[in-house]
Amino acid sequence: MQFGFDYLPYKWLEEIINLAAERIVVVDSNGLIRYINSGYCDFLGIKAEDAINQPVQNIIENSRMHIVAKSGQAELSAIQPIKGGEMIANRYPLFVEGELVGAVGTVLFRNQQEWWDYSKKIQPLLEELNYYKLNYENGLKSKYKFSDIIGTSSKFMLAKKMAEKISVSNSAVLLTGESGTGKELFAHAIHQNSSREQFPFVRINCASIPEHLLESELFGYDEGAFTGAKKGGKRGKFELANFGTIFLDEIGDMPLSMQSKLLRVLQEGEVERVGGQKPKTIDVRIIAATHRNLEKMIEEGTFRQDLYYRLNVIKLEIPPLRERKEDIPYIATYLLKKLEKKFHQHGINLTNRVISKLQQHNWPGNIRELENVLERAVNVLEGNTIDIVHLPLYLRENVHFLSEKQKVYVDYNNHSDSFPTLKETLSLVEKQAIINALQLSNGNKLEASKLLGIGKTSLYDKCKQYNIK
Ligand SMILES: Nc1ncnc2c1ncn2[C@@H]1O[C@H](COP(=O)(O)OP(=O)(O)OP(=O)(O)O)[C@@H](O)[C@H]1O
Repeated sequence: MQFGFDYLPYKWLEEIINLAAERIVVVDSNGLIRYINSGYCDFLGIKAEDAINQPVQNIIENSRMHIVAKSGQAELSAIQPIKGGEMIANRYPLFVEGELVGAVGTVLFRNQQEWWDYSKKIQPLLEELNYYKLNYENGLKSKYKFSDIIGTSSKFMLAKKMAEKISVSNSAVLLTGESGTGKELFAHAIHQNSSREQFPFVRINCASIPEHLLESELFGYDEGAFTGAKKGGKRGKFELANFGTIFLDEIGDMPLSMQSKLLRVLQEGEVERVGGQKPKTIDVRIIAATHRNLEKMIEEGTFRQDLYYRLNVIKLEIPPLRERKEDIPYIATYLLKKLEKKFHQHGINLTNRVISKLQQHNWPGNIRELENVLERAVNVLEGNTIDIVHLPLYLRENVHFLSEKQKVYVDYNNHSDSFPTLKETLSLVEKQAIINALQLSNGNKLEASKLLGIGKTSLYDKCKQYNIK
């Protein structure tokens, strides 16, 4: 004896389905739509007759109904982007008398208003989640290629060519060079150009992590390893970098106790989590970098010689900027392009005077310092051309009043009646010199007084005397 639907008129049935599931679609085992209710059609802006017998993926964005109709695996509370928003979809395989005949899908929300209400609440959370996901994924990817490393001077090309050549090998690399020379950039590019590129690039700054956290950061820990240890434990950077590359930045700052532990990992190719029982085999390429003189540190007993040998299989020395001044115009142009993007500007250029000024400086902070100098200039710039006046004081200080803006002119036209006296001429020169100095220091009176070689109070008095605001 049959129960249930036999006693229901067909029209009722349809209404019950509409009430039970505001949007419903049924596909057969080939993924062809066999039924779609009016709520779903309204939402999609289509007519049922245009959807029937069509492959579901052609009618509904990001549908997976055809997959469920084949796999027999339900997908519940799945997020499905439709019409620019995220919907919640339930997809059930449809078994009739034990045979998989298709799938039934429902999508949450009865009407546009309900959807908007939900969307307002959930959308920012989803965006936040995507943001963190992206950041996390990007954090494990190399960000620079060799083409992002600018410079054609012979010394630099030697280092760059060598780096490209050795990127395909698996040997450890030690990058040395002053701070800001681009060691990190090289590490990224080496990984990016290697067969490990598809696997993570994990950077760790050995100087910035407190000594007591370094071990668990590098090797991870097991659940219950110490009070406050996360449930389920935590993977260390070495585990994260498996099959990829680990970049140990500022290796010269690694404490001696950690150096021994690191050496063991490099020798044995295994890591053991803090509080862990079993070591885990890992396959990681090591790139280390430092601005310190490791040989000297070995002599002083602050860096382990055996670790040095392990890390120093291939040594790459990145020359400081002062030894490749011919690269400065190209690097500056490249950095300005990056700054243009950041500041939503375009067409920023440098005068020849600025370029030669930049080439006179000895750049103790290397390219990082050059980046800062240019960013400051872009900040104070009016118009598109960076001139001496836009450079920081320490770069301008030895300027010998060469630029047009800095020259002192005396306008005799204002004295057409009579030739000015020497006193009057000197006053005009003094006034003009003060105006120039103030322009040069962007109105900073202390800087201007230093430029003029007079005291700040004296400058204030003279500004008052000449009515300079
Ligand atoms: N050849 C280059 N071309 C373009 N940009 C560069 C170049 N070298 C360095 N930079 C830029 O200069 C900045 C400093 O570079 P990076 O961080 O790689 O230096 P570093 O040698 O690792 O410094 P530190 O020793 O202080 O960690 C970065 O913003 C980088 O993008």
